[in-house]
Amino acid sequence: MSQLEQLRAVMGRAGVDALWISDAANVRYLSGFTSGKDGKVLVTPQGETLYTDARYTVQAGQESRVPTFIARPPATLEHAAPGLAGLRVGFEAESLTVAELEQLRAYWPQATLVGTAGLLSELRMVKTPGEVQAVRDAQALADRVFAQVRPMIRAGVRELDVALEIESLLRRAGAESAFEIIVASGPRGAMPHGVASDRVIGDGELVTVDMGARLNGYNSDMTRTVAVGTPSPEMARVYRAVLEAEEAAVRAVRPGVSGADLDALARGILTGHGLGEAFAHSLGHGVGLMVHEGPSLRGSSEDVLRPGMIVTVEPGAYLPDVGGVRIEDLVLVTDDGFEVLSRSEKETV
Ligand SMILES: CSCC[C@H](N)C(=O)N1CCC[C@H]1C(=O)N[C@@H](C)C(=O)O
Repeated sequence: MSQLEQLRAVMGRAGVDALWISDAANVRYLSGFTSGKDGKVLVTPQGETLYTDARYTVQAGQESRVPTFIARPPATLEHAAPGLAGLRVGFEAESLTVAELEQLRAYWPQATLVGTAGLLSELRMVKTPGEVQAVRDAQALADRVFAQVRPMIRAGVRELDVALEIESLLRRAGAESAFEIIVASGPRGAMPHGVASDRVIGDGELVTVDMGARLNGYNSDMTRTVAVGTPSPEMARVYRAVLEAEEAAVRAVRPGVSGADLDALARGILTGHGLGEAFAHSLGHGVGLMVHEGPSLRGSSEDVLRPGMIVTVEPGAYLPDVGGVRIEDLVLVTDDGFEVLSRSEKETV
């Protein structure tokens, strides 16, 4: 089934006849138009239309898999109105402003507008073979960049310079950073989202580097914690505990296992090492057009893994004023288990 056919089935279950898609990643996913933030897709019983403006006439002509109508709102809404009379029209409640909703109400008075959530996220969780290849390519590039940068992570170097080098190598390769690069050394390692600062890395410290490439619209995500010199016995113990939890959780990835169970597995191991409280976030998340997307590997998640999903497995332990460790792999769920897409070496500490 094509992505649009699957979406129509999902729309049927949600009780909507048409869907106004405003989330940039969803616009791209359905149409192929890479400037999704400047486009909308309308799916009706008659067909699909990409709406974008004249800045993108050529680009949309080259990229879009669905017919395109070039206009700006409200002309776009006027164009759509006759086909929507009497229909239940869904909109993406999480990516429409109140002003935009009021505009839809004003221009589509004969439609019944219905807020929806997660219709496309459900589909996007399972990647097509082309999407798997795109994430694989992004991760392969991130692995190459990490190998190039690894030798510069040493005492006397600023976190910022490590991040800049990663960013520059990614850009030169035609990609960009998937998110603001995290380089957290020494005590800054206690911040799970400790983006690179001007701190100078010291001898005997652990340094957490969390990076991803965005290539052809698809993201990768990987973390390595590296040792500069010899870390303290306490941090070496924390490192080994996180590595044990990470490897066990990766080995447990397979179709049918739930995100909550994987999270519990890793959390249980860290708790056994007295580090349960120090694991301050979820075990992982899906990766694709967005760095954070479904499925969720957290205690409250109801997501169950299926072949074609791509998830991170990233336990961590964070000790305020002392330091932290996170180790993260990017993992593809296969028909009978898993494949680790991130290949960068892990330290033996
Ligand atoms: C801002 S993108 C960060 C990418 C990173 N690999 C990542 O996803 N992290 C870093 C530590 C926690 C984890 C995260 O943000 N997890 C989210 C999904 C959560 O709410 O736990």
